[in-house]
Amino acid sequence: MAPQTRRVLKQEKGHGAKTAKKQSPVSSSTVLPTDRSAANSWRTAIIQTLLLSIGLSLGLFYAWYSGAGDAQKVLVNQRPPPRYDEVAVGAAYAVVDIPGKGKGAIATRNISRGELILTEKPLFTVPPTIQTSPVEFIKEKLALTSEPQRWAFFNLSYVNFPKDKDPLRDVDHLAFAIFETNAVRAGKEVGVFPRMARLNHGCSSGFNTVYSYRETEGTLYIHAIKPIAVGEELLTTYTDTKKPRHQRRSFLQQTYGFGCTCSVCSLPEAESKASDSRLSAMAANWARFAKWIDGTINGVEAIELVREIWKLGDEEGYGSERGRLAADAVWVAAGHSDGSRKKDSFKAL
Ligand SMILES: C[S@@+](CC[C@H](N)C(=O)[O-])C[C@H]1O[C@@H](n2cnc3c(N)ncnc32)[C@H](O)[C@@H]1O
Repeated sequence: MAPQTRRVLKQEKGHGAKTAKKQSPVSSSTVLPTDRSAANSWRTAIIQTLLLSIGLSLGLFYAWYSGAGDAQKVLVNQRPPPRYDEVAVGAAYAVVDIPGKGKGAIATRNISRGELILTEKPLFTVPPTIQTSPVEFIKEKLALTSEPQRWAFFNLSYVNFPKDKDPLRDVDHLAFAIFETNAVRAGKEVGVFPRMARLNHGCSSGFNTVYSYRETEGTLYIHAIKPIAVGEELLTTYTDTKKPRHQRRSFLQQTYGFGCTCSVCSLPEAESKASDSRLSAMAANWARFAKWIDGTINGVEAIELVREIWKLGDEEGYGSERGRLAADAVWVAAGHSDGSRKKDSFKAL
């Protein structure tokens, strides 16, 4: 900026001096010098105005840049975005750009297994099935949110936007695509949690956080299920990750628009097959374990299945669902302790 201004001034001076020299022989008239000086004062006035405008603009820019938002309002007649912190104050992670993934959450310090990472209320929730148009439904839900909440919502990523529409014009469809990409189960409903929504996906042993929704509080909790080192990405899972690799990948591609390259999906073929068979065995064991409730299997077998699922989980590095598994095992044990089922299950524990 400064060198350019100096060059303009030099050109102007040079041009004026040349003109004066050329015209001096025409001499005698008293008019010419007066005209010239008038032209010169015009030039001076223009230059001064220019300099003043530049100075004023710089001043206004500085005022805006240094936080005095009013200048921005005056200059571009646009309000600054409403404040919505993407990450809670004091959080153990930061939201950053991650190549090939959009944004994601990176640990800013070591996080212990079991540590609470985030609690969050939904912007809104919707029932899993509705009678009216889903696009209209989301529009109505959004209308009930505050301006900062809408700002947070429209800042989220989206995939699968209809090809025949323009996201800048079809805002209602944009909102629906954002909802589809980011909404998660919230008890009996489905909700949008803008902070949680920044977590990317990992399969079986690849994810290190789990979320649970406490319906009575209307709050989502995210816990670490593994120790997470500073600099590591916080990952959750978007699908039933006990499915084989090709099924997981095709679901993720269709629903979330990415080809999964997580640590599990990137395993060499033989290791991937071994992982898939562990995961299938876990799924089959879970399904059989569920039969205890109708008496198809006895307590001993139920507890054996719990042990087997646990062991497979250790081998796979899959630590999710263990709280549920342990709680279910206690139910089985309790069920047999009152004599209504065979007591031998208690010993098996
Ligand atoms: C709920 S958002 C997660 C946060 C998102 N990355 C962002 O920028 O806000 C889901 C989207 O993130 C991207 N994503 C999530 N996990 C990914 C992964 N493992 N690899 C590549 N992209 C991923 C996909 O575009 C997906 O549709």
